[in-house]
Amino acid sequence: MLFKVEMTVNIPSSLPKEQVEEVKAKEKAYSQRLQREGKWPHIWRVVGQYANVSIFDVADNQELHEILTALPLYPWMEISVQPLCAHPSSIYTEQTSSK
Ligand SMILES: O=C(O)C[C@H]1C=CC(=O)O1
Repeated sequence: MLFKVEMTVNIPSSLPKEQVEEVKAKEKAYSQRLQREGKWPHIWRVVGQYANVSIFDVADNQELHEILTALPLYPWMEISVQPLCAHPSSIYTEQTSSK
């Protein structure tokens, strides 16, 4: 199942700089592992914001929930999720509906 996920990060300025760098390094490693596994095929920076738009390719809602709640930056993120299906005009996806 494909999902569009938007993540906005708000790290409080009170968090010690060393802790912030440690969490960001863990986040990068975690994200890159999931990208290599094919579960996180797209991640794009939103211009001018500490935010990303991502596409996840996972088995179901439960798997996505587990992946997102395990993000090292999760405690400081606002996350929105939208499930996706094939677009009828796409030349890349199989057609199951004309709508
Ligand atoms: O920077 C971000 O957008 C937040 C987060 C998502 C992946 C990652 O490495 O950091």
